Amino acid sequence: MNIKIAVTSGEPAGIGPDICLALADADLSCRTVVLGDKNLLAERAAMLGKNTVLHDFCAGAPAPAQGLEVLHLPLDTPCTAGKPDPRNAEYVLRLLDRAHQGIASGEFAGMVTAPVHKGIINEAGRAAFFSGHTEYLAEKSGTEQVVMMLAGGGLRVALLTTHLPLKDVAAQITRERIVRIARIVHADLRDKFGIAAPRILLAGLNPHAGENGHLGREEIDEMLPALAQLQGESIDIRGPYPADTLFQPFMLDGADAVLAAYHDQGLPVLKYASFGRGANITLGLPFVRTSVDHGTAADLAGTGRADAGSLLEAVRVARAMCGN
Ligand SMILES: NC(=O)C1=CN([C@@H]2O[C@H](COP(=O)(O)OP(=O)(O)OC[C@H]3O[C@@H](n4cnc5c(N)ncnc54)[C@H](O)[C@@H]3O)[C@@H](O)[C@H]2O)C=CC1
Ligand SMILES: NCC(=O)COP(=O)(O)O
Repeated sequence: MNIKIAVTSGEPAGIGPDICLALADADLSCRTVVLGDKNLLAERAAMLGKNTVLHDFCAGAPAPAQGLEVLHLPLDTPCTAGKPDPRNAEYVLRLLDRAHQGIASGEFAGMVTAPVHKGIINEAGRAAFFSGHTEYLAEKSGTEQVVMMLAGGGLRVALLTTHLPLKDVAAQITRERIVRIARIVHADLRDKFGIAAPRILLAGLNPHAGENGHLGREEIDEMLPALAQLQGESIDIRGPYPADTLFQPFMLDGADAVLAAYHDQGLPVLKYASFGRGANITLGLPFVRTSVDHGTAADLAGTGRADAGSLLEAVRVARAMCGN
């Protein structure tokens, strides 16, 4: 119970507050502290017919025997379940900033994030484009390169590129980027997941991994030289494999992670295998951050139909990573 994890409750009009309430009933072998508006959580508990006791978090005090610890940060404007409001975008970011600050000061060992609505945060007119927690926390912590990896259903899928338009993906598949990202995946699988000699499989970008250059040259010009360089560093990475057959048990046997070229090449497979039970992990950060495998699901906020399974899994993974 010594490991203390900050859980940001995310978009207030989405299912973040609902699933955070489920932490009160879960045995996760760590202390979870929910960051969010305490009145919002109380209101959402009432909507769900839960009588969860909410305690104000006090860093120096022992964890309460029951209920949910809340680090209260007030909403900027009242919230209606199911109706995200850009006027609460700064609140959403404050939750992340406070969790990050708590990690920097040693108050928390790591953070788990409930989903945010990227569109709403951008609509609120932040000066810089907000493309996700992954990129926001990288910038906040001054980390040049991070990697998004989702894990679930016995599969780990890391991504070479994350939140960018599909038309811009190919230009990002460079030898340098593949080397940088594969090194991070290798190091974090070894150090944070305790896998002594991780094996990584690289998916091709093009159909049939480029068909010997007839369907695209990224495999030949960028991927093969990157693999040779990485193998020269004793990193066990193989490929590039055609993505359409890579996610088969006979291909995945003995592999620890797949490195997919882009978001919708890797994540649909992962989500098909384990939606609602997987976790999203940011590799390469100087601290532990995990998240859910789903979005804000505003349609379900306050209905009692949101499944908290992925949040609980994200906490379990964060706890294990903090332990490592
Ligand atoms: N970690 C994060 O902050 C993430 C945020 N998002 C954001 O979420 C917003 C909505 O994205 P969508 O593509 O609509 O995906 P979504 O995951 O919110 O919803 C897709 C479908 O799955 C259902 N669903 C999602 N989570 C569920 C749960 N826990 N239990 C039961 N059903 C669930 C929803 O009701 C909906 O029918 C977007 O703005 C996106 O950027 C998306 C993924 C991750
Ligand atoms: N599809 C995963 C996703 O959108 C999560 O992004 P992030 O907010 O964790 O960066």
